[in-house]
Amino acid sequence: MIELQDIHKTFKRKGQTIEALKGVNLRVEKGDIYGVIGYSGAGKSTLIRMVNYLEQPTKGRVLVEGEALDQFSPAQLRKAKKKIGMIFQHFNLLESKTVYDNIAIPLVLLKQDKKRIRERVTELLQFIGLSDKADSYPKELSGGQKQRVGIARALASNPSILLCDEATSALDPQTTKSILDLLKKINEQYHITILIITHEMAVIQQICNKVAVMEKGEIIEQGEVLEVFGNPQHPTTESFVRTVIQTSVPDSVLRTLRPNGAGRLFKLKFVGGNASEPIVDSLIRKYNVSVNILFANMSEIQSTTLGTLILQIQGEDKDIFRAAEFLGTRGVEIQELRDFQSLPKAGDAKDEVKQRTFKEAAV
Ligand SMILES: Nc1ncnc2c1ncn2[C@@H]1O[C@H](COP(=O)(O)OP(=O)(O)OP(=O)(O)O)[C@@H](O)[C@H]1O
Repeated sequence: MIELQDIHKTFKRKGQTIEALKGVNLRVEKGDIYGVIGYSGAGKSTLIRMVNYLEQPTKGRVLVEGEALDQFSPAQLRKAKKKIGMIFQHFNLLESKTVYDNIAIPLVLLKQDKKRIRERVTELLQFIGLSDKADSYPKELSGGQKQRVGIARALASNPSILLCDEATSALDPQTTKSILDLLKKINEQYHITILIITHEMAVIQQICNKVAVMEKGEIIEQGEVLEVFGNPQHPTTESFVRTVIQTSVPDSVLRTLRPNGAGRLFKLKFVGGNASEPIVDSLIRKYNVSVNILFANMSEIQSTTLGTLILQIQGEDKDIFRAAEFLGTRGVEIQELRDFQSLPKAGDAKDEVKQRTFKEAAV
């Protein structure tokens, strides 16, 4: 659907060369809501602007629906761009035009007749829930309403792709949620593929099925959202994940712990169905161990539960390891933490853990 192949982009400014993109490869499939996240200056805007050719790559290729944009004549490019709508952080509405006229702009440019324009704009106003604002001007609207108008304008020419450039960054959390819900509806109802750039992991968590993490012009990690959130590989990805999922033990809990050398510490990670199984209960009943839950957190991503649990298991080592082995058979990812000091704390780059073959230890 959208393919970026080895994209490089260099800007020259005041005798300086800025490498905004350094060999980016990205593949967005039809129906994806693909999120690209990164800190300021990572190259996100430059990347998204490549897709509708607002920027051209210094090197590399952009393919949209299998066709390379650099092979197109200007007329073909104009036609290809019709398939791509875009929304912006600051909405980019024309202040001197009404809501109705703003939404109609792409259709007027396509020289559609007035009746067709009226039908389409009326339909879109209904879809975004602003039928009563048709004659209002942008300055009379809230930020969320302005973004709804921006979305309707982007959808006017029936695109198959919607690009979102920090579309919710200027909005409060509640309005952000309603705009993200609207984007999800657009994806599901109109089968529009969505590419979002953002610096907020909550946006990715709420609606994306895939994510790429950018840093200094490169994609440092990418994949299914559930996979990346559940098992981040790069420290930058991990710090983004930690903005929405708490996998660390709060200081208030750490302060109350009384390390006495008894028992062992384990960090458990659950994904999906096994999150609802009463495994701690089974553990106590099946094995001769006692269990102290030090920390628990559940998050929902892509309608799937992702859980983190830190347990102190006490008993004889052989029973503890049998219990740990049992957890492994329940589809729970389990790691032994060396001691209380190595409990993951907020700000740690990576949990310091000791891997163990529980099967061997349990014998
Ligand atoms: N037109 C331009 N001329 C010169 N340098 C540019 C231009 N556009 C972007 N850059 C530089 O390229 C790098 C990447 O910028 P880009 O805007 O793509 O990052 P970003 O991740 O979108 O950041 P932000 O979230 O702050 O917008 C930055 O160093 C930026 O200064």
